[in-house]
Amino acid sequence: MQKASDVLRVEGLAKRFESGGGIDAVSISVAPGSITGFIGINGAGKSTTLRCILGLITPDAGRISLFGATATAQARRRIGFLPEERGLFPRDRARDAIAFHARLKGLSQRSAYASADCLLERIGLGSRLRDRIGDLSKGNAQRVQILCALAHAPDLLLLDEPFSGLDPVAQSEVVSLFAEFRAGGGAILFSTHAMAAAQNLCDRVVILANGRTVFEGELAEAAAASPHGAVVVTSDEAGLLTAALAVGGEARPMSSAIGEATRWRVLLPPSVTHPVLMRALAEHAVPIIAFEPIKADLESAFWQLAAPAKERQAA
Ligand SMILES: Nc1ncnc2c1ncn2[C@@H]1O[C@H](COP(=O)(O)OP(=O)(O)OP(=O)(O)O)[C@@H](O)[C@H]1O
Repeated sequence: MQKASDVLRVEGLAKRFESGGGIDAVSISVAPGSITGFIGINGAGKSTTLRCILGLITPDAGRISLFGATATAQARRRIGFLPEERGLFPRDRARDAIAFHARLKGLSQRSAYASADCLLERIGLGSRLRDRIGDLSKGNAQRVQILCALAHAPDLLLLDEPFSGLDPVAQSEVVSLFAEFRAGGGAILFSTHAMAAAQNLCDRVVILANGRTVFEGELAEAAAASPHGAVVVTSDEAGLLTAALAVGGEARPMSSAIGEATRWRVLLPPSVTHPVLMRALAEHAVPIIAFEPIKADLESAFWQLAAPAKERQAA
């Protein structure tokens, strides 16, 4: 639900490229002191949306409000942005790169360096602040890039895939950094394919499919959209379809075949339990490589809300 106090509000955003790709109807609202996950398969339109919000691309239609008013260049200075294409110069030193980004957003040289040093210390890179970006590991370079977005103490962070390239330790450090930013009243909108990170971090999620918002709401509401059923891996397509139908269910492929086998989502009526499905599979002599009940979490909800197009491709 959109509120007058939202730091970001996007309504009916559309942009079509000559290539035919683009977005058609994106809506997002981000409240102060909240973290929103922006989720969609490759090509769904996440980066295009973020670029429109930042004013890097002019949309064909739609409204973008920042901090309660139509987005202006002035308001966009209050945003910290992590682009999908990481763009730091390998020869730059970590603290210089961060301070440079802070200077671009109007901080004095002294404040910019103070901010850079404090952030590097905070993320455990205090001893590496004079290292060149090219001498850092990929994960540390990525952390420095995230700090560039944070350096001018923005009110809103827009992050395109902040977890890509980070190992689990670095991911967890970045998660705490974001949680700290939120606790200080900052708001974050981040795109990701990392469902577990989104599940741990988000207050709200926006799910995008084929350039359209198909779900926007609290994380718990999204999880409640998870269907009842099981993920089954088998090589016997005909047997699986027959067994699913026999118990009143419906089977959809989740991927193309892995060797001989395919991963299926079997959706069941609420009254049909998992053992009933297992029995039906056994009665039809379906070889089962894996059987896992569908969990009520973000990933299951994502498959339910955003994947029909993908499933059709796989079918
Ligand atoms: N500059 C551009 N010129 C032409 N087509 C573009 C351009 N930018 C994006 N597209 C197309 O628009 C669609 C949405 O792309 P976008 O990069 O926004 O998706 P995404 O959700 O960020 O994907 P990913 O998760 O792979 O980063 C795609 O079909 C893409 O090919």
